Amino acid sequence: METDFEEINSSSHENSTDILIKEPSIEIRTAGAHKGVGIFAFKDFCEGDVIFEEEPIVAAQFYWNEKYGYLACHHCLRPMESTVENIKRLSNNENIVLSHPNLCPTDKSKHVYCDCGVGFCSTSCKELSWEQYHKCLCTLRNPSLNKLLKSWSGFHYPPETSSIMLLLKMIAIIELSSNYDEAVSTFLKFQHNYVNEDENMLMKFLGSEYAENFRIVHSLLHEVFPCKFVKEFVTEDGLRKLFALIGRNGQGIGTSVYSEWVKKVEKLDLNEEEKSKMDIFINKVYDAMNEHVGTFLNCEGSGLYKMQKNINHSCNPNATVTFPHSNFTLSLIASKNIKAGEEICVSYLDECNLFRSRHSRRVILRNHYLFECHCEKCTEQAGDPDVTSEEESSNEDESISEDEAMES
Ligand SMILES: C[S@@+](CC[C@H](N)C(=O)[O-])C[C@H]1O[C@@H](n2cnc3c(N)ncnc32)[C@H](O)[C@@H]1O
Repeated sequence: METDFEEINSSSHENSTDILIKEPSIEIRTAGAHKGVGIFAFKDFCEGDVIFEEEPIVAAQFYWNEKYGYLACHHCLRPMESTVENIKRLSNNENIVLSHPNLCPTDKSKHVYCDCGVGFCSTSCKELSWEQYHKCLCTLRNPSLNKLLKSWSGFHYPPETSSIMLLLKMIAIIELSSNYDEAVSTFLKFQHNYVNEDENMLMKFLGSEYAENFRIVHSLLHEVFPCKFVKEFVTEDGLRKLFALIGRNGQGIGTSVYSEWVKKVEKLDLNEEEKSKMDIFINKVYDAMNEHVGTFLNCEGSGLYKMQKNINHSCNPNATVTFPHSNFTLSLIASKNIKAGEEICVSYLDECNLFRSRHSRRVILRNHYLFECHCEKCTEQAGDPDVTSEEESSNEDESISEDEAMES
C-alpha cells in the first residue's frame, strides 16, 4: 500500500499555513506557531492501522554497521545473510540449529554485486542504485572516495546519525539528476537550519569539540568529490546545513532477517506444545544475541522520506514508524485509535528516554533536534520541577548525562 502523495504547494514550507498535501486519509498543514507543519488524520484510524507507506528519496546503511559485517542490500537495506548465518554471527555460536530453515526469506540466488564489492538483493536494486547514485560513488571509478570513508571511520565523526554514505548518496543523486535545480530543491525542502537563533541552540554534533574533524570532512569532500554541487553549495556553512538536514530529518531504519523469520514461524499452524517449544527457542536465540551484541541486532541505517519529514514529535505519540517488509519501505502505524482532525505524531525519543522526566526529554530534543518541545504532554507538565533523570531514578544512561552536561 504505497501512497502517491499529491503535493499542493511545493515551495519551502517552514512557517507556512497552507495545506501542503491532501490525501483521502491524511493532510499536511500547519500545526501551530511553534511546530511548523504536521500531519493530521483526515479519517478515523484504529490502533494497528497502516496510515501510509513510502519509500525514501535516499537511504544508506550506517558505515560502521556495514564494517561490522551487517550485510544488507546497498540500495534497499534488505538483509543479505541467511537466517542461520545471522543468528550464528550475532550470538557468536556456530552450533545453533535452526528449525524451519525453509522460512528464511533471504534468496541468495537473486543477489548481485558491483565489481567494487557492494552487494544488492536483486538486479533491480543494482540498476536503480547505478542510475541514481552508484555511478558516481563506485570506488572502482573514484578510488579516492576510500580516503574520505577511511577518515570517517577513523574518527567516527559526526555521530552516525549523520551517516557519511547518506550524505554521499544525496550529493550523487543531485549530480546525476537530469534537473539539477529541482534535485537541489527537493533536498532543501527538508529542514536544514543548524542553529535555532530564537532558542539559541546549535546542533550537538556541530559543537567545537568536533571542529577539527568537521574541517577534515569538508576538505576531503572537495578533494575526492569535486562535483558541481560540492563546488557550489558545500562551503563550511553548506556542509553544516547538510549534516543538520540529515540529523533533523533522517529516519533510522532497522532490518533483520531473524525477526522476519520469527514473523513467518508465528504464522505456522503449530499445536500448543510445538508453539511453546518454538517460543522457548526464539527467546533463547534473542537472549544469546543480546549477550553477544547487546541491542545491535539490526542492519541499521537512515533515510530521508518525503512524507515522514512532516511528522512532528510528541512525548505521548499516537503512531510509530516500522519497517515491516524488512527493507527501507517505511510504514506509519497507528499505535492508538486516532480521530479525524487529530495530529499524528511519533516519538523522536527512544522508548527509554520517552519515559524520562519532562526536563530530561526536552534536553535531548534540544540538543539533537534543535527544538523546544510543545507537545501536549510537555504543556500539561509545564509546572513540573526541572528534575534530571538521575535525580528522578537510578537511571544511569550516559547519553542523557552527556546531554545534561552540555546544558550546564
Ligand atoms: C521532521 S520535522 C517535522 C515537520 C516540521 N514541523 C516542519 O514544519 O517541517 C522536525 C521539526 O519539527 C519541529 N517539531 C517537531 N515536533 C515538535 C514539537 N513537539 N514541538 C515543537 N516543534 C516540533 C521542530 O522544528 C523539528 O526540528
